[in-house]
Amino acid sequence: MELKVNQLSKSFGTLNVFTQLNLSLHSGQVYCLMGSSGSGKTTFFRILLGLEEADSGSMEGLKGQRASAVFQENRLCESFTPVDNITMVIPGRSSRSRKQAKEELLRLLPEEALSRPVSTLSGGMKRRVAIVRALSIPCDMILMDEPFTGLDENTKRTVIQYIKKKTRGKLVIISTHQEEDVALLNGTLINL
Ligand SMILES: Nc1ncnc2c1ncn2[C@@H]1O[C@H](COP(=O)(O)OP(=O)(O)OP(=O)(O)O)[C@@H](O)[C@H]1O
Repeated sequence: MELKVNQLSKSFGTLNVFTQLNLSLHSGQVYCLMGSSGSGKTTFFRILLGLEEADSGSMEGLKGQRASAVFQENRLCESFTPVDNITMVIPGRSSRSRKQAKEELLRLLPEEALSRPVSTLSGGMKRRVAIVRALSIPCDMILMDEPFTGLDENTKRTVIQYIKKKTRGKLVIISTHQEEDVALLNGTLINL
């Protein structure tokens, strides 16, 4: 897919979050969205997902394309296990879905963590469940809002390898405050 953002502007009252933003984004690329706190990264994601409306400008290329997201908050079902959280988003929900959910989770989490309620997991473990969930949903575009929050350096590198493997050929936009993530993701920097 090709996503074109044309002259996009968004304000909240007197606060101009971004003005006349222009971007041309392509499948198969990872884009790293950087900008100071409050520069509008989450707002941009929300507009792409249709959760917020821009004041002016347009976007081309979204029609018929499926999106998946890691939000800034994990938005997991806390009383369910990681396996249940993933199984419920795998289309078809057959007995194979459960096995598949477990296999995916095991790439990023220890086995003992998979069958207890998400509410009992550490912050970094919950983050990894949210990432696995977003990557388990069939989609064309993946948006990740600061996905590496709460992850130590080694875990982050493992997660980045997993993201790269699972998003091949898709349009990926990841917001981050760490400049090193751009190189680790072989990403293209977008400064907001
Ligand atoms: N619904 C809203 N009403 C009023 N102001 C809002 C609303 N949503 C966001 N803002 C403001 O818009 C600005 C951009 O917020 P946003 O969350 O998009 O920034 P961000 O770049 O994602 O920040 P961070 O790096 O801290 O996550 C902020 O000043 C925020 O307070």
